[in-house]
Amino acid sequence: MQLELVEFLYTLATLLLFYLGWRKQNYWNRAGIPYIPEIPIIGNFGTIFLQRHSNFEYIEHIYHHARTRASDFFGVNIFTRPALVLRNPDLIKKLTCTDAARFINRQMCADRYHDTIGYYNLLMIREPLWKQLRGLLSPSVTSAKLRRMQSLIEQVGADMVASLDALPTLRPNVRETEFKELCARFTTDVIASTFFGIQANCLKDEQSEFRYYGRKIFDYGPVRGMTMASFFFMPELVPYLRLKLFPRDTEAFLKAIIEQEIERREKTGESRGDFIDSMIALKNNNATLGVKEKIPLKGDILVAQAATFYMASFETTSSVLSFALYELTKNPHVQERLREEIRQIIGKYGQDIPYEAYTNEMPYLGMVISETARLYPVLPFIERQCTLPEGSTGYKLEPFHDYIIPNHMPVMIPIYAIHRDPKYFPNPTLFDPERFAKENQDQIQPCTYMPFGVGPRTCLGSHFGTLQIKIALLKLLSKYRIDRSSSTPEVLTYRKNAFTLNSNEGLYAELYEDAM
Ligand code: HEM
Repeated sequence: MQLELVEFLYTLATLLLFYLGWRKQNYWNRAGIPYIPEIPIIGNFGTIFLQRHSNFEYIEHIYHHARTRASDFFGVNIFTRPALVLRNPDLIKKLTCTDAARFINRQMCADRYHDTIGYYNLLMIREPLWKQLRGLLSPSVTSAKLRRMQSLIEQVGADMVASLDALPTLRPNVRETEFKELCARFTTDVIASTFFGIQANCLKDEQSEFRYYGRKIFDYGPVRGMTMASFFFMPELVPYLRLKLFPRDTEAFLKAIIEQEIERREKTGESRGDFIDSMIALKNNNATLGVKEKIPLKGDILVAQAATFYMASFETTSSVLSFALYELTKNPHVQERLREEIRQIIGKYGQDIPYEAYTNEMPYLGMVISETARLYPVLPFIERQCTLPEGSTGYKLEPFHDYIIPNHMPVMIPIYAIHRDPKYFPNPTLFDPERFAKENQDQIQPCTYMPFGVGPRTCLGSHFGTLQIKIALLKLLSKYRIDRSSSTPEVLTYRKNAFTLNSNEGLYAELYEDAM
């Protein structure tokens, strides 16, 4: 009898869930908006959540779906919650730039009460705290600050080349390396040195703690993969499941490192003008967040800023750098032209290359990086949440459509698919830096190229990331010519369990000593 009751309740609950799921899916039907039909309850993204597809490939699939490809935007369901995917660049501009105030928050969110470090940081924080925090952190990445970091990045670049020099030779003056790991070690050493004043030694020491804990943030096993997916797809469950943005041991490591460095500088009075100094200044100036609440910027909230810069910095930059090296391996004519530009700069300045030469005098280097970031954007999509003032009934999409976006609806911008749409970038899978030549730039429509995001919530570290990539490419290519090895993959497939773009294949190449 008891068993029958359980079975009955189970069936009832399942039917109820399916009914609710069907109603949500029917939402788009009722609203007259093109949508991608999916399994009730699970919605459209279950396949990503369960790691059956790479989220990049899936986003591209729904973007080009027969039901949606002619529309300015379309509906999907994130589990049972309806969300909007924008296709039209003018519409993207309207929401993320013109009316940015209504779409400044992200949908993803950490747990405010159990995950201070995951919540009180620029990636996750919501208005009105976001604007204040962005204002407090922006001075850490001004061009004056980058100028001061340049020599530190160049030192890490020299360490990277030294680590290649130390590899065993396959033939005289020929070595082989794998770029993903090399670049991750480079960018981790850079962030540790420039922001925290710490020698992480990832390039010198295979067992470096910084690399070990950094890898844990982005190395997704099934549990970590689902945890990260939950921040995007099920933010309301995050507090109940007590999920944390950083793995616990990584958080403890970063907390210890950052607190020790702050304490050491406070004791010794040492000042390097870097990020840690800025954090100490915020604390000493009694900086606070919030209008009514006044949350002091100290303790874990300071650690949160440093930890997030670490997280947002190294994997993104290393991803673009390693794909650039991969494309240079496959496109010798592009590599030769780039090496020629570098040869001329070294001929002019020797090893003391001024900051301005990186920003103004190497146009082809910039074009190669821009094209890499188009073809291999770090994120599949960026997202916002519609956040309206109290009493507002919704956000009107006029003149595009008479649909009204309800408050709190997530809005997704599929940058990977837009970057590879032949309508905006003809022959999109071709690696062609000429697209970004000065004379071609006016052919790029606004809001079709968004590797660093778009609008006021765009990436805070774009110039810092780009400078690192420029220095790394210059250092490496001024010593080595790179070429295919027997292990260089011809075609890349993407990891299903990673949120940032990451290939299943190792990016191998042979390095030919050919110093300038
Ligand atoms: C090539 C390297 C990089 C790429 C491709 C990249 C890409 C992105 C993207 C796509 C976003 C989301 C923007 C949006 O939602 O509109 C973002 C946000 C962010 N990035 Fe980067 N990033 C890179 C390097 C860095 C570096 C080096 C740092 C730190 C120093 C950094 C710090 C941040 C922060 C703090 C945010 C959140 C900004 C906010 O919400 O106000 N990024 N990045």
